[in-house]
Amino acid sequence: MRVGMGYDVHRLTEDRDLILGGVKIDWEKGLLGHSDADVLIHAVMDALLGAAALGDIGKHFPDTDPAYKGISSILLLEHVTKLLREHHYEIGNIDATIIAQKPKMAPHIPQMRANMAKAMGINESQLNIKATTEEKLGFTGREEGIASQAICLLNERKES
Ligand SMILES: Nc1ccn([C@@H]2O[C@H](COP(=O)(O)O)[C@@H](O)[C@H]2O)c(=O)n1
Ligand SMILES: C[C@@]1(CO)OP(=O)(O)OP(=O)(O)OC[C@H]1O
Repeated sequence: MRVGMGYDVHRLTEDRDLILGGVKIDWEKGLLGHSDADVLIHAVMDALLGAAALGDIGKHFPDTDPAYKGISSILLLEHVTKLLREHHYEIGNIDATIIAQKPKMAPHIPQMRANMAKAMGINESQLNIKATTEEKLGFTGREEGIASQAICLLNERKES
């Protein structure tokens, strides 16, 4: 069994869509990034890559590569899942937290979970997503950005 953790932050800005867990959330601001800036999926990918000792998302998907400009992070998550399979790992479980003052994430979490579980080829029971505010403190509290944290367990697949 191997454990991994991930953390990511993206800045909130006008004229961008807010996409989290592959869900486009109707909101006045969105997250800035080279990709679609899906900070939840980025934290989960970093946890998975970390558990497998395969580096991080910046190593696999450099933000200097035009191939990743505007890309859906769901596609990047599918790629990370393929990498894990190639290295004989399977996902045990993932627990992730979105840290955002606004908007309310709870209504969107079932769809995020469905999208991400599908991309990773796992059961939804293996993926928990939750949200918290930081009580109006710090950069998330001032609505300047959204952060995410994730932790995961990987199992080494036994060859038959
Ligand atoms: N952006 C958010 C933040 C929180 N929630 C939900 O509200 C609960 C209470 O949040 P506190 O930060 O006051 O502890 C939290 O447990 C989440 O269920 C949310 O949906 N979206
Ligand atoms: C996801 C990538 C893809 O180029 O771009 P960004 O959306 O800027 O996200 P970041 O969390 O800064 O990680 C870097 C890149 O891997």
